[in-house]
Amino acid sequence: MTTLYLRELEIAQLAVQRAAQLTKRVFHETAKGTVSKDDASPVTIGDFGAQALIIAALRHNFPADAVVAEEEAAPLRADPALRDRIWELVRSTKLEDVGAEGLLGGGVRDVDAMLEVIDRGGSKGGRVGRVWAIDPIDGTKGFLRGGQYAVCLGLLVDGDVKVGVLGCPNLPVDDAAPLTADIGANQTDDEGRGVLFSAVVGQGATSRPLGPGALKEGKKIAMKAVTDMASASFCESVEAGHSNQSDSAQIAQKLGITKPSVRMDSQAKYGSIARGAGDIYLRLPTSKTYQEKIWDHAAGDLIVREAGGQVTDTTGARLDFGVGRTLANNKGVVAAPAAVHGQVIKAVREVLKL
Ligand SMILES: Nc1ncnc2c1ncn2[C@@H]1O[C@H](COP(=O)(O)O)[C@@H](OP(=O)(O)O)[C@H]1O
Ligand SMILES: [Mg+2]
Ligand SMILES: [Mg+2]
Ligand SMILES: [Mg+2]
Repeated sequence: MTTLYLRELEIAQLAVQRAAQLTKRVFHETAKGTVSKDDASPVTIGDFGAQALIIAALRHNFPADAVVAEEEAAPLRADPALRDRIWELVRSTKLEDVGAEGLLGGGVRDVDAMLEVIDRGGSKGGRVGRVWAIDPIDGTKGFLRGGQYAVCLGLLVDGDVKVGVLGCPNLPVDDAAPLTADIGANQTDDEGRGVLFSAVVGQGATSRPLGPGALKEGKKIAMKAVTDMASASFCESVEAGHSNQSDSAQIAQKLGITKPSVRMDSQAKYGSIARGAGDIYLRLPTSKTYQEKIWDHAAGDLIVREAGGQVTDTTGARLDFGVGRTLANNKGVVAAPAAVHGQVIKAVREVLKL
């Protein structure tokens, strides 16, 4: 029982660790090679490079598995200078531990193979079989702003998340470090920063330092019990366009939450509440049409549930990862310690009139 998904977990952790080494290099560059996508959201050389390295590792180890990843190589095919900058990063990012690098299959052969591997993330997903969900940089806006971001990898089997790994280079290593108001801004990945959250279904959730050395055993993490709403706070997106802030203020009032929300980018929110540094993750729809993406939630969903939390949409339904690249059956996200999740959902439904 304990060996279930052990190999998937090890490869996922190393793949995320290696990809985060690449994103950290880009984080420290002023010119991040930002391109604007069709939906006007940004993508950087870090996103493309990290996606290439992760898919290469998965293809080496699990060639039959499908991959749903956020980015595609089209902008690089149209811009050779951008493509070459990314290739330089991909070519030169390796794990220090030679054995670990070997487990990942040692990177990408050449520039054409890099484009090809980036485009291997185009699976439609769905309810059947093994599907990896990749967000090479979640929180790209935070990454550009100097805030939080996460490298995210989840394994779905028949639509259920079985393995989840989140690399958060700018979060404190210390699980007990309180979430200060400035956690979303002016972050670094200096000494004492960089954490890797992991979970395997039925086996709990862990955290460990992200690198750069070989990965050590993780420590079990658990959510913090909310015994008094007056001392709790919401963890929410920095982006007002990603989560409705006026609805959240009304929900807070209903629940008796008086502390301001902790705002941070990316799935670092899931990791933060899973280890008890934060309390409740709220993501309230800002439009009737937006569909959440599976790569924005797969790893975090499992990590929080394995740490003693419940993760649902705003109606209280579990997130359904089996309907394609988006969470088409769900609206918004509410993640909270199991004991108070029902109470939070009740307030959410009243305010959103669901
Ligand atoms: N209108 C919208 N509502 C909710 N989420 C949105 C959104 N537009 C974009 N996003 C998603 O929000 C993610 C960031 O999450 P957060 O707001 O919690 O930091 C983005 O991931 P990327 O940064 O990987 O593109 C993007 O997929
Ligand atoms: Mg994006
Ligand atoms: Mg994302
Ligand atoms: Mg992304």
